[in-house]
Amino acid sequence: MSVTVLNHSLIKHKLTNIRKTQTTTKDFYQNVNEIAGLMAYEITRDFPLKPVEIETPICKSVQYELANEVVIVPILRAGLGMVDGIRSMIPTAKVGFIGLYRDEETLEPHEYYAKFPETVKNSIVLLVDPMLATGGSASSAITMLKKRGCKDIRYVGLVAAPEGVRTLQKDHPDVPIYLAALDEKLNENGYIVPGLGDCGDRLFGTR
Ligand SMILES: O=P(O)(O)OC[C@H]1O[C@H](OP(=O)(O)OP(=O)(O)O)[C@H](O)[C@@H]1O
Ligand SMILES: O=c1cc[nH]c(=O)[nH]1
Ligand SMILES: [Mg+2]
Repeated sequence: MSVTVLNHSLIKHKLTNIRKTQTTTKDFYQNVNEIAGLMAYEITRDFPLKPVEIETPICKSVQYELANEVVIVPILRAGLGMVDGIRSMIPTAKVGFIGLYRDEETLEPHEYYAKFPETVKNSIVLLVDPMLATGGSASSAITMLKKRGCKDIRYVGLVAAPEGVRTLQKDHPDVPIYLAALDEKLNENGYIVPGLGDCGDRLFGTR
């Protein structure tokens, strides 16, 4: 399935802000949300619409609204940093949660939480996590969503390594991938290079 790196000057500018080591927790969180909002605007461009009959102050008229419910599913913790920005664009979206952490030694993902709106399986699911490194977390999260019957899943991330993109494409070829940037590689500790460091820690001021 497709990999789309969104080519937008504001996204690039804000991404540079969050890559800088000296960016504060407050500015980091704000920029992540702003990038997520801009990405949502671009990604939803072709979402299906359905005709609805409405009444303007002047006359009856057939107009259009989103045909599908949207459910945003952040992978905890770092995915939480993208939720408000996307909700500012799609305020009717519901929100589910997947808790995963990556073992620092093995880099294997471990599941610790899952909670979804009942409508998730018939919705367009935006799975959000700023970092796609080995791809293990995103791949597990997609498997969890598919087990619950989700059929239309789209992955939205800020920074990816080529290794993570390859893993997702191999494990879930039906899931389109949207990114703000595709970086060079992973380092020996499984961090994206040049990347932005540990996104969860930088968003929430831990460590
Ligand atoms: O592609 P992968 O190799 O699986 O790595 C990416 C994952 O690592 C980070 O989460 P982390 O495990 O640090 O959890 P946190 O968000 O709670 O800090 C990140 O937010 C992704 O979920
Ligand atoms: O570079 C990386 C890789 C995984 N998780 C992060 O937060 N950053
Ligand atoms: Mg982390």
